[in-house]
Amino acid sequence: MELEVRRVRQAFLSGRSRPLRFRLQQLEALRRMVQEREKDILAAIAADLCKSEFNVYSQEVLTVLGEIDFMLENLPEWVTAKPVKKNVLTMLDEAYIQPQPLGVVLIIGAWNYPFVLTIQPLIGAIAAGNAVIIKPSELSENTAKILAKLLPQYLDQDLYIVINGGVEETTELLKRRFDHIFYTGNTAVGKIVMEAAAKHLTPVTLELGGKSPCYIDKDCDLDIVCRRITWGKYMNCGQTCIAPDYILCEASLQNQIVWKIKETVKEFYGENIKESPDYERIINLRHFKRILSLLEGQKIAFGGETDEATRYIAPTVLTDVDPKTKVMQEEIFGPILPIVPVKNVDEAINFINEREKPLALYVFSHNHKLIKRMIDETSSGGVTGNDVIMHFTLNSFPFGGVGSSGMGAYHGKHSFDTFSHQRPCLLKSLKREGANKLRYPPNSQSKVDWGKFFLLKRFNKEKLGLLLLTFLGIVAAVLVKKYQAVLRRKALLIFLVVHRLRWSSKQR
Ligand SMILES: NC(=O)c1ccc[n+]([C@@H]2O[C@H](COP(=O)([O-])OP(=O)(O)OC[C@H]3O[C@@H](n4cnc5c(N)ncnc54)[C@H](O)[C@@H]3O)[C@@H](O)[C@H]2O)c1
Ligand SMILES: CCCCCCCCCCCCCCCC=O
Repeated sequence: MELEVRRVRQAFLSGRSRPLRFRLQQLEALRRMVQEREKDILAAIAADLCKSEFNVYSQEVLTVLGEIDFMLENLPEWVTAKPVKKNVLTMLDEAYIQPQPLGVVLIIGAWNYPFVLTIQPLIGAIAAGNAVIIKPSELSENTAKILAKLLPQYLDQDLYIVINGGVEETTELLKRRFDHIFYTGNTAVGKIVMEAAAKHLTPVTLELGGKSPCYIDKDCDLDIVCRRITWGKYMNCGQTCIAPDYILCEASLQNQIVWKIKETVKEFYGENIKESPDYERIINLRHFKRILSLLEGQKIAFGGETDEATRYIAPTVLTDVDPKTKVMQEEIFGPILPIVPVKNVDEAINFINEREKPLALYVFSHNHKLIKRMIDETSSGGVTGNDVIMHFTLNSFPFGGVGSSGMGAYHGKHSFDTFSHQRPCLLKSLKREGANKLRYPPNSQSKVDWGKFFLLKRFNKEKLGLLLLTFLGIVAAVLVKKYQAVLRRKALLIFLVVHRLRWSSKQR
């Protein structure tokens, strides 16, 4: 592992990941990989999550291709240095911000969307000119294998490498020094990653989880609301970081919501959900058992059927859930949807604010003011009003958490910024030394006053008069310089005329 990390570092130090042309080539090669090896990629992800290839394509591949296209289109503009505003002391200098790669980046992927959650950060890291070590999740082992096989066939083999393995390998990897670590996964491991990174003062992006609430106001169209929630909650069998984790609503809405979600489940997955190609399975037995344990002591309004052999858990709704029970203490990350009755929106806001900051927040209402209020008075990684999940799809948005749901963000330009150092560059001339006298010792009250005047734009009358004089002096000097040639010609003419007159008078 030491050797592999060193190889990537050497490749970065060669400088070849930096030119724009190279970055564009690598991104195009990545796009080619996705297009040419689509079948292999779809099959691997489908096998890991018992997912239909249509769903793999629309939930993972589409996003990756969209992100590559977006980068290719915008990268030439993003990599260019941006001039900045100057102050009086730097007025005649060149001042700009140059985005530069950070160096060697470690990307630790998650298993629930094992392709997009690994490749989307990779796209950003390549776009910013870095070298990358990718550590896919060992739980989605087919995807991990296909990434290790395909990436070296399309990308620079020393700059971008895949290291596969489990906790042991990740722990080993985390002992090395990186220039950035990008981790997606649970909050507990997020803390381990951050602790390891702190030893080298390595900056981290932590894409974590949490319990994303969903508030349903009574002023809304419940049919549409429940269809949207059903889609986002049961997609990928509830194993989505931004899935609505639980519903908050007035008690009077509960039964209608249960009924409408039940009807939508039938509409989406048919009478026999187990047979539906659109309904996935839980990733492993550990998670299966963990999710089942959340059902203990709960009132199951519908669903609740399970099958350990295939790790099937039916779409399930729980009603009148006590916030103190286990299902409300940890992120569910499975197809169980608790409804917690609240009196009104004030109670919903308090409920959300008393808990850890979630990765996403959803609010449904016809009342735009209520949605705005919910946004203003709570905090979460992202928000979607009157829908779920969809803010993930907009690459002009930064995607990431806040508080215990994560730090930092990515997608589109935000990925480029995450993996870049914004380097301020000030280029001065070795001339005009006179102007620097102000900052050189010995210091004096007069110099401080001039400093105040120039930098803080604070002045007294005396200084203003002096400045006016200086200004007039400068104007005069500029005019003299500008008309120097004319003045010189005029002087010569006068000299010649006078000379000529004196000569003529002498002759006479
Ligand atoms: N914010 C996001 O974009 C996002 C996306 C997907 C998942 N998540 C969150 O991830 C969680 C689900 O994933 P999970 O908990 O099963 O992740 P996980 O256990 O698969 O962990 C992810 C990665 O961390 C590594 N890892 C695990 N234990 C480790 C240890 N002790 N030391 C070092 N490395 C270790 C694994 O090898 C893996 O690569 C949920 O909380 C979910 O919300 C967040
Ligand atoms: C064919 C229709 C296209 C519909 C696009 C819908 C995209 C949903 C993307 C969901 C991805 C969620 C990733 C969440 C990451 C955290 O786990």
